[in-house]
Amino acid sequence: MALVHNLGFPRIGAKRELKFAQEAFWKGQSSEAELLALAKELRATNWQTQSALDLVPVGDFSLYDQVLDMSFTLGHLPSRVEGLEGSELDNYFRVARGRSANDSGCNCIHAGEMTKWFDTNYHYIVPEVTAETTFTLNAERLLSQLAEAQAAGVHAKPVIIGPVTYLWLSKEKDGSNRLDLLPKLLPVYSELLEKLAAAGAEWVQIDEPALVTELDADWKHALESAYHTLKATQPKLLLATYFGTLQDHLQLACNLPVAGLHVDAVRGRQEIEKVVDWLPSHKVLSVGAIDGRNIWKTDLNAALEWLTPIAEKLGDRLWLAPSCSLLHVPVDLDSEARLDDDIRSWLAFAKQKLAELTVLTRALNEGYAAVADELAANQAAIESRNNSERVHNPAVKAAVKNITAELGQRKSPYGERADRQRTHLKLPLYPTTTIGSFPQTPDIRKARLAFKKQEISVDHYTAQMKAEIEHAVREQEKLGLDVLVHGEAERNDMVEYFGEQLEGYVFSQFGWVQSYGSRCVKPPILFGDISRPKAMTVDWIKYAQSLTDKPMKGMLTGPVTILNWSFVRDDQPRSESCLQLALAVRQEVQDLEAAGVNIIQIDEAALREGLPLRQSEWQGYLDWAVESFRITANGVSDETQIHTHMCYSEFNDIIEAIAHMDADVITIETSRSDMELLDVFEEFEYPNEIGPGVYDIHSPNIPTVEQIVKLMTKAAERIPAERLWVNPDCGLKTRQWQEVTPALEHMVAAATALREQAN
Ligand SMILES: Nc1nc2c(c(=O)[nH]1)N[C@@H](CNc1ccc(C(=O)N[C@@H](CCC(=O)N[C@@H](CCC(=O)N[C@@H](CCC(=O)O)C(=O)O)C(=O)O)C(=O)O)cc1)CN2
Ligand code: MET
Ligand SMILES: [Zn+2]
Repeated sequence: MALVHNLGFPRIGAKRELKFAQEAFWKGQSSEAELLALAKELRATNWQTQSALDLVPVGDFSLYDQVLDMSFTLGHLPSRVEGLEGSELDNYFRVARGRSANDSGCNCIHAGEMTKWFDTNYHYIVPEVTAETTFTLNAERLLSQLAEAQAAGVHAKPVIIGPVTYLWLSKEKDGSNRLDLLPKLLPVYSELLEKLAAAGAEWVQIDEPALVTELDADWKHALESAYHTLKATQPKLLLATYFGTLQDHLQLACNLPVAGLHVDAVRGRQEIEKVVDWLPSHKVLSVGAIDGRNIWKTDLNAALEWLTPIAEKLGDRLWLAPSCSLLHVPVDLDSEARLDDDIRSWLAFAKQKLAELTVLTRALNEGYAAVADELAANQAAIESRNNSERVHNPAVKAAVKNITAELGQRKSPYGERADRQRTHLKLPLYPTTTIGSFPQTPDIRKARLAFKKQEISVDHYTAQMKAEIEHAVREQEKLGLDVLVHGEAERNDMVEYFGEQLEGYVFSQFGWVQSYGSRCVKPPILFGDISRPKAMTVDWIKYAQSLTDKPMKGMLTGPVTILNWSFVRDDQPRSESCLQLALAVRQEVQDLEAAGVNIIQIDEAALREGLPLRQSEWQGYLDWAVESFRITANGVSDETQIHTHMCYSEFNDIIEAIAHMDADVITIETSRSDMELLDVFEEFEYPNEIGPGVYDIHSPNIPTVEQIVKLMTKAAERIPAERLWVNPDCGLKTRQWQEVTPALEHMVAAATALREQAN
């Protein structure tokens, strides 16, 4: 009999209940007890939803981030929060979010660094280690949640991050080697596992997704030694890998001394038979047969075709699961009353994915006949999607086929363009600008909600957004910025906004996915060939330009970022969808140019995050990603200045690709690295203009004029001043005006000082 289980369930709640509870607590509008009670309720609901499974995850819930939770479990906090007053929860949020001088009754503490969780749009808090780091067990969270789950009557399986992946995710603050901490870490893991066993956990899921990345000999050895140490402990371990293939770690993964192995059979379908062959005969194999990263229904009949022989071979040793935790998909398709029926029938969110797993398991255990109706309904849905005319647009396919190299080529090389742009735009040395968004105030969001609920008319909504744009323009004029933006008031999100306007996309009402902490995104669903029925941004930008004599920057999201932050088609390569997006956004670029917009920014915030987890696969991705950007951006005249923006600016290993994008100006995140990120631009002799961010927008702290001058002076040691811009790290949508205005005042004053120094 095959078993069915889950690796992790979304914790935000079907209506983002967690987000609202977190934010109310942080604002002081609710108590710790209220927050904890809501959290408990969400866990109970999630277990209820999963109660048909043989094993249910425990410890996947988090009040902010699962990696931060693990740091607390291991008694491993940054030294800056040790010995402070307040509850454990206070300390938890101090590490998660920092504390600014504005917060009463506590010292300023900077937040832990946030970074991308593998190749997802989820961000975790990076554990900070030094050679002196020590660990002490704090099992309270896991033990009490285990007791809750047991009381709820489910068969509970605690989930933890494995010791090697925990170190792999950590960052050394002192140049030491984080792997050297493994011997100190393992006793704490042993103790934790024993406690979980004593509390009644038969199985513990121990996540080691680092196994799908390239690991050198030391890391592989660490895996061996870790699991040889832990094998003496009580509960059975299910070692979970996900997000990719094992490749040359396949035998290592199969042979680690644990009781079971979970593999991602969506991204690693081609390896499963090999894993079955290599896995020692006493071990369980958990097959991640359902896509935990996307929202399409699984073709259950096709899955049964390859699962059946495996089930026959493995018998009781086969478990079925999603490919990875369901954290990365929305909670419940049943909430989507407004979604088009056709397309809804093609989709499965977290709850529906678990139902798919149950059908598969019953088919294997009881015979296909036992679930004949479910299989027939599934087949009908799959066929409806495969044969739908709405998915295919011959004109779009033909346009992609007709793409030539010229399409991605500017008319003249950068040097010539720069001369023309200088004459045309007449910008000062060290021009100042911002990255696009201004604060998304509660008023803006309320208006949009009222508009979506049809409580206010389109004219009313448009007028209100125009008033917001005018406010942003007037503020920028007062501040004396050189290149203005319209502020993006009318956009719910930089990707969803474009998805809503492109043919080939649908969007959900409640399809939220956690991005970090309380912040969520609602990735639009790319289901068909992409085209642009009409201009998307031109009227807003034209309106903004009409308000001022200063140059107004057009603001677009690039094809690679739209792709990476959408749920995308699984019936064609990502590269194909990206080229379709590139052609659609290219039309928008050309319409903006025709409307007299001389500066156009095309954000590619997610270009780097889209890199495959294995470096050996990078070039293939970069080839089509950069080509897509070039197609979008480069069909303009020499006088038109193209900007791009990227937030995660570790460009050391991809600088060539960045240069090949050939944007006239790139604005990047650098302030927290003290301009060290610019080294690679200097070494590579990056030829075009750069705006290294001088203001960390993730923090409420307001930079001083001196700090900004100092940062820009450092930048000018690396890049000639004629090619430097002065701007914040990223957009200002998550900040408040009271923070933004003084920060930008300081930025403009710093630019003025720099110009004077240069004369
Ligand atoms: N897609 C995407 N990925 C990204 C980023 C990004 O900007 N977009 N930035 C980086 C960091 N990640 C981020 C992710 C989300 C947010 C963010 O601010 N999200 C907002 C939601 C944005 C949104 O879609 N807003 C909608 C809906 C807002 C909403 O919640 N409305 C309320 C009511 C309005 C109210 O009273 O506030 C409701 O529907 O109940 C709108 O403006 O229209 C949030 O969680 O609060 C910021 C950064 C990396 N990944
Ligand atoms: N133009 C966008 C903004 O300013 C770029 C954000 S990158 C996450 O918000
Ligand atoms: Zn950004």
